[in-house]
Amino acid sequence: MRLTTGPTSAASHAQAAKTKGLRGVAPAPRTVGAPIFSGVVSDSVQASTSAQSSQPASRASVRASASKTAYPPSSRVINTEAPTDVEYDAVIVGGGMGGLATAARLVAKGAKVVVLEKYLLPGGSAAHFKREGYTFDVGSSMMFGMGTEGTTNLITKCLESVGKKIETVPDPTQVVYHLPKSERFPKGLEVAVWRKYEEFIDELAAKFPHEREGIKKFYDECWRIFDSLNVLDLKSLEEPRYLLGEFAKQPLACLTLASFLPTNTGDVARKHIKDPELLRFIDIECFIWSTVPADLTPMINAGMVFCDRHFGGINYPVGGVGRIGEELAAGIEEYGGKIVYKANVKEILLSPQPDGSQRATGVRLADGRVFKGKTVISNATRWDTFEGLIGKDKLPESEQLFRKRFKKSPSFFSIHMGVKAQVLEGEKDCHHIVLEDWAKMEKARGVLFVSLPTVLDPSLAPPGNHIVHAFVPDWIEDWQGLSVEEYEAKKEAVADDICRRLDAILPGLSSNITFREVGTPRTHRRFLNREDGTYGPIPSRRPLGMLSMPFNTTDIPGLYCVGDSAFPGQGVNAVVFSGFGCAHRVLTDLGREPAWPVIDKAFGALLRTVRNAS
Ligand SMILES: NC(=O)c1ccc[n+]([C@@H]2O[C@H](COP(=O)([O-])OP(=O)(O)OC[C@H]3O[C@@H](n4cnc5c(N)ncnc54)[C@H](O)[C@@H]3O)[C@@H](O)[C@H]2O)c1
Ligand SMILES: CC(C)=CCC/C(C)=C/C=C/C(C)=C/C=C/C(C)=C/C=C/C=C(C)/C=C/C=C(C)/C=C/C=C(\C)CCC=C(C)C
Repeated sequence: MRLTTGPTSAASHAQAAKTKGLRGVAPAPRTVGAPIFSGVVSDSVQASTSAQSSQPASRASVRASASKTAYPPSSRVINTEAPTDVEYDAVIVGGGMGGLATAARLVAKGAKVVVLEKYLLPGGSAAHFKREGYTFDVGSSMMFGMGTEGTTNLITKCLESVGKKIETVPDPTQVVYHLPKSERFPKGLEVAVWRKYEEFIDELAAKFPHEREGIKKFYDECWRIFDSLNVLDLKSLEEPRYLLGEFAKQPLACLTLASFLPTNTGDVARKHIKDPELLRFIDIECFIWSTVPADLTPMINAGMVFCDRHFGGINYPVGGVGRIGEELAAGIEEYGGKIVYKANVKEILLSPQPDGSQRATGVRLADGRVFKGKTVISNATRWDTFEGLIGKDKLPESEQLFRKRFKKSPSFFSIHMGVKAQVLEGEKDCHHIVLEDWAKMEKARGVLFVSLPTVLDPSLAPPGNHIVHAFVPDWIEDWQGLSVEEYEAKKEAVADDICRRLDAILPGLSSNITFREVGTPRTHRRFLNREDGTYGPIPSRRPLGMLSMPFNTTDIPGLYCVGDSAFPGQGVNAVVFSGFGCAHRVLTDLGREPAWPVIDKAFGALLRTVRNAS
């Protein structure tokens, strides 16, 4: 095993690949260790807050022992209190990366903020949890936005705004694809996305030499977007004074971005690329982060993802992905913000205004406490915010439109595993994608995602062991209506099947597992409080690029949304961007940032009209 310190050469990778590659399926795996419910916090907390328990009572003792080793470490102070007799500038529902980014930007400008998090620790789906000496990332370990240059390194910038910095390890590749066999690729198509752009283009063009020109042209268009984004001071696109300021400073960049706003990636790809197998490759390049193919993926997001991986690179935070949320939370508190854990928000409170409208003025927790705020910001999904915290009967028109245009993305079935070190011997790449049949790309459990964070940070596993985190998109419907026994048996069967698939790229994995914990879409729903365990909205029809995606303001005055159900969508760097935008818009509305009120109002109305019509 190699400790990665920088990009490797294509030659050295090719050598390593010879020892890996797609191979025959190994014998059925042996499950070692009791597979327990995948959660990140002691069940005593969740039990009181979730009505939809999916756990068998017989596992209680196993869970109880697991929760002893779970976060937080004993030294960490967990706040469960904050004053309720004051009016905050912002009450934030949820301390995922979207909520924390908003809070960090707000407290940095002196705003009085309280973050109410249902859980025991910050970070939401980008948190981590501890079991038997392992530190597991809840979600994927692939971090964009942690570079040091430009303006799109939003995680770095967010940490800086509250005086924090995190050490990272550079990933030599973004991902290695292990794709289906075909006439042209009888052993399967294997492509590594190298940190160095030219190495990636050379590798892909070597597989599709007749499309070298088209490949370059397609990815060059992505760079046009990225280079435009990477010179802007990224803030709220709902604030005209800022927008015009950026336009005056960077007219070409703004016009380039404006021209791509209504564009989808599939259209641009087909302009330059004709080979159907290569177009399928572009589809999976999109699918692995947008959970939809290129035709449904906004081109601006593709520009961000396909270039930041080479510009800032993929960088792993030392100590695990959860360190980002922990550092942000510490910084927010150092800047005077309050974070309250075990705070389950049950209702967003609306108060009638003289003009007859209803304004969001605070929230009520499950334990009855009320927090009042000049603004309320929800980091819960749009479905949980409006149907869950406000009420189905009060759904504003724009939200009804949103529900027609977007549907819930799939959740995930995930296995967090400890394995003997020999399984990953010689492995250098943290992220792999396995797909055996193109027809299954969008199907439940079709694409297999694999993260191996200990190849970058061995301290996450006990000596002599590695972490393998494998996950597949999955829908909650398939996990409902089962008895406890059926649910447990199905979890085991699906996990065994995934381990068999993993044996193809990590020979011997199934027989060298030292720890295994399985989570289903029900687990994601329960522990992350996300309806159906969804990871945000996906278009239900071909979208007009990003034009119909809602920003941070809502039709309810005083209420804002942040996170993956706001522009620009899923991904940690994406939700951090939505936090930057949200904080800027809220500060403007609170009179803490300069504004042009009349133009502001007119621009807001114009944006609504464009969004509703697009
Ligand atoms: N490697 C990666 O790229 C990676 C890894 C992890 C997560 N992600 C991304 O992160 C995105 C999600 O981030 P996010 O910030 O939008 O959401 P999130 O789900 O991560 O965080 C939301 C937080 O709000 C809390 N919450 C929800 N309802 C609540 C309530 N009623 N009361 C109190 N707290 C409540 C939840 O407990 C959670 O901590 C996903 O789209 C995913 O793509 C990406
Ligand atoms: C004024 C005028 C004229 C005009 C105006 C125009 C303009 C200025 C515009 C602008 C725009 C903008 C700014 C935009 C922005 C955007 C952004 C920032 C975006 C971002 C994005 C990001 C993203 C999407 C990301 C994502 C990511 C993700 C999701 C990831 C994921 C991952 C995973 C899942 C992993 C995988 C794994 C394995 C492989 C294992």
